[in-house]
Amino acid sequence: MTMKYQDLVRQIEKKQSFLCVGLDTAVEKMPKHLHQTPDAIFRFNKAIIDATHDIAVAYKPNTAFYEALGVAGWQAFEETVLYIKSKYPEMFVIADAKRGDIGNTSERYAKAFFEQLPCDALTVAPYMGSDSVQPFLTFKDKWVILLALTSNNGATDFQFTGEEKKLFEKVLDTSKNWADEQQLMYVVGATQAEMFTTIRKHVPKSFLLVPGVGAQGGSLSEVAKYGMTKDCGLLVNASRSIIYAGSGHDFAEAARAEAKKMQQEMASLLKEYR
Ligand SMILES: O=c1ccn([C@@H]2O[C@H](COP(=O)(O)O)[C@@H](O)[C@H]2O)c(=O)[nH]1
Repeated sequence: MTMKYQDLVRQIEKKQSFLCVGLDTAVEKMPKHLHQTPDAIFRFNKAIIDATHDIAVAYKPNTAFYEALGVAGWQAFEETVLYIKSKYPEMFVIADAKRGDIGNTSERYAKAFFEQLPCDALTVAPYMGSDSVQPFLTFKDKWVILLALTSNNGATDFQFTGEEKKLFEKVLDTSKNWADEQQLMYVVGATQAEMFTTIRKHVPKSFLLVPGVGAQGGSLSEVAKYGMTKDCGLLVNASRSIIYAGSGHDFAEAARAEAKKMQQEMASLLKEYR
């Protein structure tokens, strides 16, 4: 099942949620009883997915957590993506890999996530310019999520530089010529809540993938207040605060409880700001 803009809007409406659960799975942070199992990462992810699929609209496995484990890690990544798309095809799957290279190489990255695997979206670093992003955009029903204003402190080093326009504003304005809001989204950190009004001046309709609530301390209500559109336009990600909410045999129930808290807040924010 491909996920178009309106499909995403429908899922948000149906579930009253714009929650993206980040699957940043690390063996040492998992409950101890899973450590010795050969497919520990996939088993952990499966339990989290089964416990949250009805209250989240997206999953975002960050490839670094899987690549760090070599072949076995990548296998767990593949199994996770395939499990989500076969059991819960309505879920939006974002591979957070922050790719982007010369066109010839970007084309291969695109094939890895969009042909070999049924990911719906891929995060892409835009700093090598249009020909580095273009190959991802040739996949018709797939999404590109460009880094715009990231959640980390180092975002000030480059993204806030520039005279008339800051670098992140240039990314937003220039990339609008490459594709529209039906295929392009942007990463904007929740820790940058005061910048959402500015962001919306540049991309009034685009979906924003917003990491940085939970463990990084960003405010969900501020993000919604300044960033929400009539179609919601937000996918707010939380990784560690959800998947490591519990450390015992009931870790999946604990993750669900944490996700449910966020979903309930999201339901009231959708009423207030849309
Ligand atoms: O600006 C960015 C871009 C990406 N991320 C990623 O999102 C998650 C956040 O995890 P938490 O545990 O909820 O802090 C993680 O995969 C980051 O690599 C980001 O945080 N900020």
